[in-house]
Amino acid sequence: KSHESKPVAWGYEGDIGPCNWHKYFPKAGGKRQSPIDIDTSATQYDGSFKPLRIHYDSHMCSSLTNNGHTFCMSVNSDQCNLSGGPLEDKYRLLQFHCHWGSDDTKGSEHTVDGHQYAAELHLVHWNTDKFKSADEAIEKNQGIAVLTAFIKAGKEHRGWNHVLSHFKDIKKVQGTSTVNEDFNPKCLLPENQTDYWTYEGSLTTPPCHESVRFIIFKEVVEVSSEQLAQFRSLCVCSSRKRDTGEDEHLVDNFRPIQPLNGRVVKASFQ
Ligand SMILES: CCCCCOc1ccc(S(N)(=O)=O)cc1
Ligand SMILES: [Zn+2]
Repeated sequence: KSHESKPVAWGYEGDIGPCNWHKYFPKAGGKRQSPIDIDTSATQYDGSFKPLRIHYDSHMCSSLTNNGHTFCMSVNSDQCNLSGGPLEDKYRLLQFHCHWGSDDTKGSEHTVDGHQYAAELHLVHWNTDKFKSADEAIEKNQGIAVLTAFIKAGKEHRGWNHVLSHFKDIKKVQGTSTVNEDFNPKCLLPENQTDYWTYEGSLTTPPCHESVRFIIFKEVVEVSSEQLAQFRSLCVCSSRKRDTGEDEHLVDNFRPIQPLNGRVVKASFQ
């Protein structure tokens, strides 16, 4: 009888925080970890990239969950595909989620010349040419491609309201809400989809598999401060109460930047 190992608790602060992840998740101490700082003076222009091809349909029914680490919109459409750019294969959208801070001055995982943004959107895709399932691809080199957009406080973003309107249903951990309306996650990306940085890294949360090609758009997306505050309305654990009896809110769910270890960040633009 195979005894499934008990899931190990991890988080973003204290003993279970990022500095100790490697004790139970050894890959967290690897040589190609994410996130990283993008030093724009050291990026290398690569003129060989073909145009990025992002084809999402909006008739995908999906479900929104609070997994205790972020909100996750899982997508089950075989029509949401990504290819081109630095990618050799075709990738299918699996889910998208974000990382954010406790205020508008921090929250993104990657930084640009040391600047941290208020939040960061990750659209997670798996390689359907090389692997038979996302579970297989998630731990293999070239298995995962993550489209990434930085988010800053500014004008309201109407597209995000289609996601935020479901947050009241997922305030508590393991809350789930089904999203059926016509929503195309492409609306969450910046207008300019030709200028991006790309490098090879890892999942930014345990088990930190070194399977990810990051594609990070240069143009920053604006959402309002009120919309950012709605990200922070999610609760971490329904059971765990602060001594004030208040629920603990899910904030600062970003991993610190990791050593580049000689990796070169490529740029699609000069
Ligand atoms: C073996 C099960 C793995 C489940 C976790 O999957 C992940 C974790 C992190 C990312 S992220 N922040 O790097 O986009 C994407 C997907
Ligand atoms: Zn992420």
